[in-house]
Formats: sequence, C-alpha cells, structure tokens
Amino acid sequence: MQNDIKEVLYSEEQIQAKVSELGARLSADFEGRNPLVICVLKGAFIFMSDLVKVISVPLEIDFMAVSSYGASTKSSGVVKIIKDLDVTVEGRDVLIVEDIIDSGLTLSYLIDVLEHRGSKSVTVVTLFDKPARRAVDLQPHYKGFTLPDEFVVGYGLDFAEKYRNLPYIGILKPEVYEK
Ligand SMILES: O=P(O)(O)OC[C@H]1O[C@H](OP(=O)(O)OP(=O)(O)O)[C@H](O)[C@@H]1O
Ligand code: HPA
Ligand SMILES: [Mg+2]
Repeated sequence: MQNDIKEVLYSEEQIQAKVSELGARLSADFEGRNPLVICVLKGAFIFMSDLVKVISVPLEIDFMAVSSYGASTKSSGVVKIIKDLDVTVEGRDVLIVEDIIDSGLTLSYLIDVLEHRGSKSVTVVTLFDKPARRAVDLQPHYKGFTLPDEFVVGYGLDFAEKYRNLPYIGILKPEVYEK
C-alpha cells in the first residue's frame, strides 16, 4: 500500500495537531448550543471520530453516506444518498463533517438538502480543501489543510475503496489509477 504513495503531505502527528486545533475552535464557537454533528460517510469516518473527542460541548451525532467518485479520480457529478440520517434536522444547528472538499458538488448538494429540511443553521468543517478543482462557489467555515491539485488518499480517503486505513494523507502515484 505504502509503495503506491508518491509523497506524504501530512503525517499522522500533523493531522492530530490540526484536529485538536479545530476541536478547540468549534468548542468555543458552539458554546451553549447542542449541535447535530453529521459525518459524511465513508470518507469522513476517521476525522469524525477523532474530532468529536476534542469537542467539549454536548452534541449528538448522525451519519449520512453519499458517493459520487466510485472507482474514479474525478467526480461523476451525480451525488447519490446511499444512507440517509436517522433523525430530523428541523430547528437544529447542524455541523457537517467532511474529509475533503474538491469540486464542491457533494457539499453544495448536502447543504441544499439540509437547509430544505429546515435546519436552523448549517456549518461545515472539512479537514482537507482542494480549492483548485472547485466547480461551484463554496467555502467551508472551518478547514484543516489546503491541498495541491493532486489525487490524495489516506486518513479515510480512498481510491476505489482502498487506502482509507493509511494514518497519513499522501498523493497517490498516477500510475496506480492510470493503468
Ligand atoms: O467536493 P467533491 O468533488 O464532491 O468531493 C468530495 C467528496 O468526495 C469524496 O466522497 P466519495 O464520493 O468518494 O465517497 P466516499 O466518501 O465513500 O469515498 C469525499 O469523501 C467527499 O465527500
Ligand atoms: N482523494 C480521495 N477522494 C476524493 C478526492 C481525493 O483527492 N477528492 C474527492 N474525493
Ligand atoms: Mg471516495
């Protein structure tokens, strides 16, 4: 698996330090509220579990699974809900936890859905942001790292369902997906 990585961009330690920093900011900003924290599966599963441990306000969690990449390094442009939330978002302060914003299509679709369902507020935290590839105008409220225009894997992010279990984030060698 490691042999398929061209370059490690951020180590496990650097990621943990950033997650702690984001948790501290969110704890201060959500003081006195009881957010519904939504994990966007599958990619955000590791970030979500690390992040909620460093948020100190009472919160609830739920999961939504969406997919648009499949076994490709480019978005299909069609965002599919594979698993919906178990709870209603009506009147709730929602915090969407994403692993990466790339074209922005997944998130703009999700924000529309959650606003349409009557949430009180929708806030977005993403660990990684790849602004070079944006197809829609979208800025996260909180972000960890800005990435170059390369296909990355690890810390939850996959290519064709592989590499999610790498503890760091790295650039996938193009020959892996070009063959
Ligand atoms: O900004 P975008 O171009 O929409 O890309 C970002 C989305 O793509 C990935 O999900 P994917 O569809 O690969 O599903 P997965 O999380 O199950 O891997 C990633 O986890 C984000 O949710
Ligand atoms: N890597 C993995 N999944 C992704 C990426 C990426 O660079 N961009 C959008 N989904
Ligand atoms: Mg994926």
